[in-house]
Amino acid sequence: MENQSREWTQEQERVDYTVKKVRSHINTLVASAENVKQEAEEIRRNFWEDVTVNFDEPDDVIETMTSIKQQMELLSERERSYGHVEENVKTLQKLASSPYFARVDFSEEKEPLEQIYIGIASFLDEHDEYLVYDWRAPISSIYYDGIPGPVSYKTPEGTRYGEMELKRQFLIRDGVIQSMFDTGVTIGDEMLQEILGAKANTHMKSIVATIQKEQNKIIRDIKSQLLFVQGAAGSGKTSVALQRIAFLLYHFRESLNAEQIILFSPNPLFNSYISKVLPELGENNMVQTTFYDYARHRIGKDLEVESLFEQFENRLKDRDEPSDIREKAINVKGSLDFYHAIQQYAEQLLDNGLFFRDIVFRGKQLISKQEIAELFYSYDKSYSLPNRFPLVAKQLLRMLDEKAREEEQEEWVEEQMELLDRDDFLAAFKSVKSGKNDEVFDSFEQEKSYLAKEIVGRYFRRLKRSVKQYRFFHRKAQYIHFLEQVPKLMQLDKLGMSQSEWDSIRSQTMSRLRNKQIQMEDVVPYMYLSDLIEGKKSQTSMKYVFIDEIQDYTPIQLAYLRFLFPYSKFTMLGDINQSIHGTESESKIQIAEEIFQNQKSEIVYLKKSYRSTMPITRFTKAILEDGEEVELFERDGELPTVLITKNKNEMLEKVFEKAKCLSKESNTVAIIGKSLEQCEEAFRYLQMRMDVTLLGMETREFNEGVIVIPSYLAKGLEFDSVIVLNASDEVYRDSERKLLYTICTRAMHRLVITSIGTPTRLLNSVQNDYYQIAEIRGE
Ligand SMILES: Nc1ncnc2c1ncn2[C@@H]1O[C@H](COP(=O)(O)OP(=O)(O)OP(=O)(O)O)[C@@H](O)[C@H]1O
Repeated sequence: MENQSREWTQEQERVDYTVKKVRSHINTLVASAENVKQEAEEIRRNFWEDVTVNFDEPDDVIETMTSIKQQMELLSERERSYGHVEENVKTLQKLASSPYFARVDFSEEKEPLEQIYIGIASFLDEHDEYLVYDWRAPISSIYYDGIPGPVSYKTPEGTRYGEMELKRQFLIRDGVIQSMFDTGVTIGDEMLQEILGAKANTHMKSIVATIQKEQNKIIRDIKSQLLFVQGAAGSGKTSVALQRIAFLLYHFRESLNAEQIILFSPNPLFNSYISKVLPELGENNMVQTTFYDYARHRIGKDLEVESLFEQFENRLKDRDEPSDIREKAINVKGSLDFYHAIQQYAEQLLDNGLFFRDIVFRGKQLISKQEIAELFYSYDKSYSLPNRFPLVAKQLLRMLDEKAREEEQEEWVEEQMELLDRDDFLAAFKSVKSGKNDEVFDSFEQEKSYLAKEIVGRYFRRLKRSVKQYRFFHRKAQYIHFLEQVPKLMQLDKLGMSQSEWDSIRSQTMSRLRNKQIQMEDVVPYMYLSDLIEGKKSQTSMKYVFIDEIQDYTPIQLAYLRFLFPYSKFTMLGDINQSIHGTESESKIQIAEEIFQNQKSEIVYLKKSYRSTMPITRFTKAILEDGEEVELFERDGELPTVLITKNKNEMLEKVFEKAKCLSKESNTVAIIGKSLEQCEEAFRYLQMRMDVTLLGMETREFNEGVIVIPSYLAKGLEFDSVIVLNASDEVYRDSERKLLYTICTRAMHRLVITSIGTPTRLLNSVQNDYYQIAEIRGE
C-alpha cells in the first residue's frame, strides 16, 4: 500500500516536472511567436515602402514585380511560421494538461532500462532527452502490442528486440494523476472500462490511450494496397480509421499531407461527428466527402441525383415500382458484371455509335450531329475516344468562329444593337479610334461591325463554353442506348433477371432521365460510361483512400472508386451485418479482392464490440442470425427494455416519458425511427412537450439532448440512450434484421424498444432473459 502510494507520488513528481518543462517551452514559443507576429505586421505596414515601384520601362516593370514577389514571400513565410508555432502551442497546451497516458520500462539487449512515457505528441527537454514519446513513434508500439516480457518493435532500420518490464497506464487531468494502473495482457480493462463508461459526446473522441492490439495492427499497416476491415458494430472501425490517418501523417510526415488523404463517409452528419479527432491529435483533417456529394458534383446541374437515403425511403414507400423489381435493378446495376458490360460497350464505340447533339443557336442548326459524328470518326482508330474529344472540340470552336462571322450580318444583331448601353458604344468608339487607320471616313461602319462582333461574341461565349465541356456529346442518349444493349453484353438471368423485367427497368430509367432525374443505382454506370468515352480527370494526388461503411457500397461503386484513384492505397471498413438494404448478395471482401487482384491486400477482423454495455451487446448479437462472431466487452448495465403499447398515442406518450427520464442520466438520447416519416410523426408529438430536435438529410451537426433521427442517418453514430420507435412486427420484417441490429447497436448505456402490438419477429431469436418486457394496457 505504502509502496503504491510512494510510486504514485514519484509519478506525480515526474508529471509535475514534465508539465513545468512543457509550460516553460510554451512561454518561449509564445514569446518567439510574438516576435514573428510583430515582424509580419511590420512587413505588412511597410510593404510598399520596401518595394521599388517603377512601371516606366519593361525592365522596370519586371524589377517591380520581382520586388513585390519577394516581399510577399517574406510575409507569407513569416505568417506560415507564426501559424506553425500556434499549432505547436496548441499541442503543447494539451500536453501540459495531460502529458502522457502510458509508461513502459524497456531494455534492449545489454542496454540499461529505459522508461518510455507515451503521449499524444513527442516532447524533448533542452538536452534532447525524450520526456514524452509520440504514440506513433516506433517504440510506442510495444505498449499496444506487447505484454511484460520479451518484446520487439519495427523501426525503419529493422526490428529491435528487448524486454519490457513494466506497462503502466495513467489518466491525467490538469496535470494531476487521476488514476494509474499496471497492466498485463490487454491494455488496461480498468482504464477501458472507465473510458467506455463515460457519457457520450456529440463528437467522436480519439482512442490513443487504449488502442487494442488488433486495432493497432490496422493503424500501423504501411504495406497493404488494400486493407479491408470487417468489424462488428462498435468494434472501433471508424476510430481505427482516424487513428490510422494520424499515424500515416506522422510516419510519412516528410512526404504526406492531409490533403492527400480522402475519407468517404456515409453522410454530412457523420462528417461533422468525426471532425474533431484529428485536430485533437494535433493533425489537420483529411479531405472528407460522401459518395453522394461526389456524384452530385460530377453530374452537375443536368440531372437531379437521388441519394442513398432517398433510395432507401423510396423503397420503403414502394412509391414508384414494385420494390422487388427495384431490388433486382439495384443488384444488376450495382454488379461487377454490369461494370464489365460498360467497358465492353465503350470498346465497341471506336468505329461508330457515339451519340451527338446538334449545335443550335437561336433555333437554327449551326453544326449538325451528323457533321460532328463525321468529324469524330474521321480520326484513326488508334486514337482513343477520350483523345479525340479535345481535337473535335478544337475543330468545332474553329467552325463556330466562322459561324459567328456569318451571324454578325443577321438582322437580330442590328436589333440588339439598339438595346446596348452607353458604355458599349463608348468602348466601340474607343476601339475604332485606337485602330491603326485613324483617318478612315467609314468609322461608323467600323463601330457597327465592332458592336456586331461584340454582340455575337457574347451570345457565342456560352455556346463555346459548352463545346469546351463536350456538351455536343449526348451522354443521356448514350446511356439509354447502352441500357438497350445490356442483354447482349451480360447474362441477366445469372443475376435473376428476365428480359421483360429488364425492359421495364430500362423504360423507367429512360423516363426518369428525360425528367432530368437519376437514381442512385444509375449514378456510377452513368459516370463510368462517360468517363470511358470522354476521359476522366485523374486523381493522382490522393495517396490514401478510406471508405467507411463499405457494406453500403455496391460492387460497381468499389470498382469505380478504384478506377478514380488508381494509384492510391485503400482502407475499407465495414460490417456486413449493418448493410442498409439487408441484401448482401456478394461478399464485399471477395469483390474488393477481385478489384485489387495481384496487389497486396490484408483482411482484418475486429470482433470485440466496445461501444455498448454487455447486456446490450448480448441482446443485439442475438438479433443477428450468425451473431456468434461478435465478442462482448464486459461492462455492466441494465437489461434492454421492450415496451409494448396498444396504439400509436400510447407509444408516443411512453416514448416521451422514457426520453424525459433517460435525459436526466444521459448527454444524448436518440429516438430512432425506421423512416423519416415515422420520425416526423414522433417529432410533432414530442415537440409540444419537450425540447427535442429532428435530424434530417441536410443536418450537419447535432447537439446534446433529445433527438429524433431516421435509421440511416444514425449509422456510425452513438448515443448514451436509444429509444427505438415502433419496432412492431408490421414495421420490421424478416429482411430488416440488419437494420434493426444497426439501430440497436447505437446505444452505449441504455436501450428501449417500443412497439405497437406484437414486437417484431426478429426478436424471437433473442433469449427471454436478455431483456425485460414492459406491457402497457391501454384502452
Ligand atoms: N481501443 C479503444 N479504446 C477506447 N474506446 C474504444 C476503443 N475502440 C473503440 N472504442 C469506442 O467504441 C465506440 C465505437 O467505436 P467506433 O464508432 O469507432 O466503432 P465502429 O466499428 O465504427 O462502429 P459501427 O460500425 O457500429 O458504427 C466508440 O465510442 C469508441 O470510442
